[in-house]
Amino acid sequence: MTRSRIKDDNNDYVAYTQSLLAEKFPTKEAVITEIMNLEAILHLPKGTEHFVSDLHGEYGAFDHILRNGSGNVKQKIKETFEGRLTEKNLQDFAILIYYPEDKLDYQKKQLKNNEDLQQWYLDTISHLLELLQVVATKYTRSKVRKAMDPNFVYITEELLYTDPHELDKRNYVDQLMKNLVTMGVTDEFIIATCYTIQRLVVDHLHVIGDIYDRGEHPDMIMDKLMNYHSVDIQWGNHDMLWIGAAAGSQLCMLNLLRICARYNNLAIVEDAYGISLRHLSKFAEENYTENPAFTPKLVKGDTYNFQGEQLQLTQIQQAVAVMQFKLEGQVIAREPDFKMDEQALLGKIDYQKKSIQLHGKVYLLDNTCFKTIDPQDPYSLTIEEKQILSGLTQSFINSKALRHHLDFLMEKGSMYLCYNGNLLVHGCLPVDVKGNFLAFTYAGKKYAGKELLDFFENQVRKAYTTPFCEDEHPADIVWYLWQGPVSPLFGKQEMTTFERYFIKDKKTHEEKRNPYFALRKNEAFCDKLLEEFGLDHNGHVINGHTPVKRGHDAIQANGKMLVIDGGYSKAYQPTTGFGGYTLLYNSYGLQLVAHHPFTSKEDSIKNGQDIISTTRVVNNELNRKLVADTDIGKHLQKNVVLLRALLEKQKD
Ligand SMILES: O=P(O)(O)OC[C@H]1O[C@](O)(COP(=O)(O)O)[C@@H](O)[C@@H]1O
Ligand SMILES: [Mn+2]
Repeated sequence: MTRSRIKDDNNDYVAYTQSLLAEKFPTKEAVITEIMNLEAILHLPKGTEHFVSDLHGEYGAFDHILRNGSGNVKQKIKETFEGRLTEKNLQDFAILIYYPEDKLDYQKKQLKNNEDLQQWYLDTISHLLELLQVVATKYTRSKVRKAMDPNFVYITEELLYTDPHELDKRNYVDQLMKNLVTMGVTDEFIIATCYTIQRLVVDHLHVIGDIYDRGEHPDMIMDKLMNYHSVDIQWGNHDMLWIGAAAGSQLCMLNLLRICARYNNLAIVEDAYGISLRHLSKFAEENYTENPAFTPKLVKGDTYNFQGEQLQLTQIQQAVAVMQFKLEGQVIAREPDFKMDEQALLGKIDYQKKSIQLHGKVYLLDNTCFKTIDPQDPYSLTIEEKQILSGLTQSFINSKALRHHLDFLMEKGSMYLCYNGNLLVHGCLPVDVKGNFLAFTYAGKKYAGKELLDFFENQVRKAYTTPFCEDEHPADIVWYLWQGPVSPLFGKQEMTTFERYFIKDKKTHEEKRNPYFALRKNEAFCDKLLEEFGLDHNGHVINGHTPVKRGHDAIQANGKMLVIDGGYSKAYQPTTGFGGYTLLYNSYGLQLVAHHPFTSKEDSIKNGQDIISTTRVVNNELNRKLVADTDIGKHLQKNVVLLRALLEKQKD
């Protein structure tokens, strides 16, 4: 585009926006009011951003962290009441704000004496109002109002903005409080106020990928996100499996089914998304048997629902894995641009000797289950496998409940996001050992760096909107994002699923990481990443994806790189040794929060247990950041300029 064209477009945009504004604010007074309103907002402190990642279906832990704002609610309580309330009362008050309904029930059972209970109500309401006042100071009245339960807006505002210390007003406030009690809505009021506080403590949530797989309830996480006031999502490699399955990729679907069987989570497919696995289960039962390599991974405290479930899951996992390896061969053959020939493995097997040749070396295969494989044509599916797959594919494409969740994942999600100067990506930017962006060539065109991510994003959107057609396979690329060597979401050379099932030698299980993960410790490399996305060197790169072990630093490259795999995945906690990291970015700067593993909601309420978290400051802003310093603030500033111009016009 030429310079003058850009200028013309820009002028058109200005004229267009100005005409919209003129319609919205038709009088001089209306324009002046709006300018004053915007100028005031620009001077408020920046809202708090909350970053979480790798939720992996762990609804309980995620829900808890949302409710406590990664420790931010407790922090506000401490700042407001320390010295006035005992440690136990501070903690009890915090639990009330996280789980108001349950805590109220518990409290009522505890305080049998009516007078004690009445006193508790009065104290609690006055503490809640005090805290609400503190957390509301960052926002305009109109934003605070939007955060309130519509049923209690009037009374909350009266209580919030009236000073009870003014003698004339005390009677009025007392009367309002009494009314709450006499009308029998104290509980509702307390509950509503607790949720308003939760909501105001975090202004915006970023989910840096991998909502799905391994844990029990990604569906409930999706519901929760869909009801959250402000959120964006960066897609993770596991999320791609579900998007791919809904877009008709059988390979994505097989991978997710295999993972569900492996982690004893098939209920999510059947119960939450209404997809019947009866045919698959029957086929697996008829063709596969006990096999130690396919024993499901149970997390601590998890049990089987019925006798024989373990065997059933083992059989399903094998049936699905074999179909997966067959289809990998087919997709790799029809997509030469993927350059993954080395990873079509069934053709490299000597079926008589039960061995495979990998990278020039022969390995014996253990625990094989190749009954349905034709050695002459190893990638072909049997008739029954084909039938099962086509039935399942249709079910995944047509599941309304799944679409409902994935539509949201598409709408709020993207491959990466630049937000308030930071770059958010689940995995990495694939590079060579020198840090040069690796190119992926597709249909004769090369893509690298930011362009690569943009390319993949377009392809994912295309595949999602055109599910499954006979000859074209737009969703193949979605599968590539799961395990392709130049996938920014995977970030490894190859996935060794087959090797981990069938080969003893652990060396073959290694998945070599892209050089990005070593280079990201280096500040200059991070600056290069930020530049690639048009961001300045004050920004940070924020990744998820790689579980950070206890003792390994989540803050790298002199604070420029932050790796916050939430470590929610219970299955991975024995490896990481703790409950993972989240991140907060408020007007004072960035803080990394380390969490202990979450036990349960019941434990929190009964024993006052919180997820103990420790906060580490990543950086402290020299000057407190204001809305004016944020992306939204910049947008508002542009509007102020346009409104001022409009005002000039109106004066003429
Ligand atoms: O531990 P599991 O469930 O067998 O999964 C291992 C696989 O998961 C992956 O780590 C991908 O999942 P993550 O994105 O959670 O890391 C693969 O690289 C690996 O092959
Ligand atoms: Mn991941």
